[in-house]
Amino acid sequence: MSSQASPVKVFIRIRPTANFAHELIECPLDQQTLKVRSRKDSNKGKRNNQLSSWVFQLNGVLDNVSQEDTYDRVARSVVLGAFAGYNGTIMCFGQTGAGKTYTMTGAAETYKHRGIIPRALQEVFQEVEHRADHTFSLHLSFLEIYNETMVDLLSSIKQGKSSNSGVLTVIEEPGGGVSVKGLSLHLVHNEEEALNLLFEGEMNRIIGEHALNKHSSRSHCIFTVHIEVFSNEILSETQVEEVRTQVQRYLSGLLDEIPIVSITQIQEVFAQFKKVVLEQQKKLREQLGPRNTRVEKAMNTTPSTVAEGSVGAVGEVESCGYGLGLAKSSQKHQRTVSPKPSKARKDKQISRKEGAASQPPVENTTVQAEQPLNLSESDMTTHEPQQQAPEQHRTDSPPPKAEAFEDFKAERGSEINRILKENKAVLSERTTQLRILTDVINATKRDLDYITYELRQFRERKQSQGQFVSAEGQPVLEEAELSLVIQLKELKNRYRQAYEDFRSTKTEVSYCQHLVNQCRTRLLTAFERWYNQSFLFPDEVLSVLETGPVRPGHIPVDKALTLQSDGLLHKLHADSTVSFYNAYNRTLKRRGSRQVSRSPESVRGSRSKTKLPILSVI
Ligand SMILES: Nc1ncnc2c1ncn2[C@@H]1O[C@H](COP(=O)(O)OP(=O)(O)OP(=O)(O)O)[C@@H](O)[C@H]1O
Repeated sequence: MSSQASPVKVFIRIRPTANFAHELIECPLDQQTLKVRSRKDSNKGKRNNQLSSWVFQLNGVLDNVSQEDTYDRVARSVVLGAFAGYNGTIMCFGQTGAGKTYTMTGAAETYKHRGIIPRALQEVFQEVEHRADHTFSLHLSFLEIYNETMVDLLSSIKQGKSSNSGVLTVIEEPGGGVSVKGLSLHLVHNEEEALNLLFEGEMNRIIGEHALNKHSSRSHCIFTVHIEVFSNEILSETQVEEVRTQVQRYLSGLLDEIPIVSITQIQEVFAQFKKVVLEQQKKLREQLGPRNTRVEKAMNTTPSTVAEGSVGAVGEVESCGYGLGLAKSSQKHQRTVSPKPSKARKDKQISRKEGAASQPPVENTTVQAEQPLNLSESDMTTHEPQQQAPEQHRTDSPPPKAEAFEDFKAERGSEINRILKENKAVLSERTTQLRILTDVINATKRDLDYITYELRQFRERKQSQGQFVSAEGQPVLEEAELSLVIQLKELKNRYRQAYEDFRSTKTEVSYCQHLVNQCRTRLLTAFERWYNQSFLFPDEVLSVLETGPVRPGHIPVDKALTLQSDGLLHKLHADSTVSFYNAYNRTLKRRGSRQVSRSPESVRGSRSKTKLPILSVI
């Protein structure tokens, strides 16, 4: 924000209508002026001095302007200003139906028509990404004010930090400005999390609208992005705590990835991981006691085995700081599976998988990990396909899943299975390539270390004997030394090239692995769906499924909710339907609890008049 710029900018946005009152409202081409005329009151006679036209000078008149341009012209500078240290507010007001929601939030169903807030959130996270030398901490809050009553629209979200339990009070900050004590602040790590909170808050308003007084009006909303920035060196206690929380959420599956913010943050992430591992090891040791020394041994040997294969292997040319390496096949976990196990054994395998989870590679251990009940594609063993489709012999006792899976792969799932096999083949080929490259890199690194050592020895010897200098006084390289220097240079180039290839091949391997996983999931999902439809779902549900994709209304809601509680709904055909019923169920529950918990005074109105999103920097 330049110092000359006015701290307040005013824009008018005109909502497109079929019959625009051109005779009364005029927007000149400069896009900064608005002329408004009113019809003279004919009852006042000929000498009528009534003012009948006004001209307004504004920062912009947004007539027939897209959402994107509106954001660029109105909001972008405010968002970027926040990163330069300026608090900013984008305030929107107008009469009912004027387009406040459309402008601020946008049409939720179309990405193109999203409003200022989602775009601002996107920009905020893009900026955060660009400023890798800083550590950012972003929190969101969403407040609604109705009839002088404040409501925390995000109070339903757990894990928010709030200075007070439920009671909201406006307080004056010591340094100026006001804030709402008790309003929950929610840490967000990425755009998606932030959008979830926005939509959650919006939904909470909408619930109020339907459940409560339809005739009341005038509610105001304040959506705030609190940005904290720390500059490249020592993490504060709060930041360390934040990283710890992130790591825990990541490990428990609540967070998909930990965004990289700075080197210091990465180091702290590793430190936190190490802490978790050490704690787990300690716990395990305590749990296992002396009778499972083999597990302990395995736990202790694994890191050193990795280190053995990696230290002094792939890594930086000059430094000995880090290394990468592929585990030798002999070091990998081996599963012994006979090509065609007996049916009894297969059943046993399945029941073990479904019931008790896989066993660690140690004997007599009592350690059990929690495992999902899904069958894994690799656990399904080969079996002669049956000619008859399983749904044609729907019986009371469904066939073993492993058998049915083989049938499925040979028939209905043959296409996905084929793609899966293809992807696996590519993956295997790339993995081999990666292994070869790793060997090349490791061999080159060994040569590099050797030549570096030789050169150092040579120079030390030369140092002790005295330096040869040219007539100009420059140090002179001997032939043997020159040869070593050239070799070193070539090896470094070879190493760099191989390392580049290694990195790109590694990316390809990850990508292929992703494809394989995706195909495997698709195959298993399709199989589960088919198996459930063929053998498990009640006829009542099947008759609905036969009419095509399930849509809301096909199955009575209460029936669907019963199915869901039985765990069957997840097996239904259409994912969208599951989402619908889940959302419906959640909304019902939340509405029910709201009706119980909220007093009539806290009832909010149906139509909002003013929305006040704020971007503020602390
Ligand atoms: N610039 C625009 N372009 C296209 N459609 C618009 C525009 N502005 C508003 N609308 C449409 O007009 C209707 C009313 O807009 P909106 O709900 O945003 O009004 P509002 O000011 O938030 O109303 P209220 O105060 O009653 O909540 C919506 O259907 C919206 O999609």
